[in-house]
Amino acid sequence: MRASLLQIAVDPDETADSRRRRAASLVREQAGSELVILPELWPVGAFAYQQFEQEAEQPTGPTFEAMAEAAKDAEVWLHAGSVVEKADDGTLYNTALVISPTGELAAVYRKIHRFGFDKGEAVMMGAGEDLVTVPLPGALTIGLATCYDLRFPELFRGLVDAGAQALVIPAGWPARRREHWTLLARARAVENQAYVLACGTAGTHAGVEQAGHSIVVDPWGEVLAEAGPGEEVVTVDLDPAKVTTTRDDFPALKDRRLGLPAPAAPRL
Ligand SMILES: O=C(O)CCC(=O)C(=O)O
Repeated sequence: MRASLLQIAVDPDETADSRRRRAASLVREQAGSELVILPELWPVGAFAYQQFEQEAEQPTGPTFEAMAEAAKDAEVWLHAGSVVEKADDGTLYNTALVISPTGELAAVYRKIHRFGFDKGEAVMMGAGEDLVTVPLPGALTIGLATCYDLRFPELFRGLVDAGAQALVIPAGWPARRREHWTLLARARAVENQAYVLACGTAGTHAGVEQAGHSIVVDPWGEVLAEAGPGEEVVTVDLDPAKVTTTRDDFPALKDRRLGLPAPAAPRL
């Protein structure tokens, strides 16, 4: 199964429309891959909070329309990264879109862990509540997470329990915490015995330099490919059988001890 990660640059001197056109032609160039992945909030920029309201769209808005045509032309499954979604009640969400090779909206995932502590996304957006997996016919079942979610291992365990074999993580990860990005991507792969495909952005927007360094890790924790800091396409071949063989040969997931009692109160 061939997968391509499109580490697109997000800079303030390009409009969202122009970036959508550029992303669409990059997607079309990936004909022959089965899965193509874009990063988090690439139309607007993950840190361009001032533009969130103005660039908010429906899940079937301009980003979906452009990406659905491109996915259809290239005949690929497209994880189109995420967009600022405006729900019917006006709430904004950081929402990832998965599009089928026939151009249908196959799944949406609203980011569960919002980044920013007491500002930005954390105060401007609603939190998703639902774990989402998508079985790609004849290939792997992907589990969806976005950027800051990478820091929360329990989310990934939930995805694995729901059948995920590959964890797809679009991001707009800042350069100053790049070491965390690489370390956590490998940790999530090793502990879940799953492929990790983590696609970040390049460029600098809202003063935040992006890490790039999109990474693909196999279920044993080996790094199969890693981008540099600039705009780049990373293409890898994944072996769906490797998830099963890794889990069978080293069955650590079967040794989980769930439901242990809470620690007893300390005696004073
Ligand atoms: O956790 C981090 O260091 C970065 C998270 C982030 O930038 C995001 O979720 O948008």
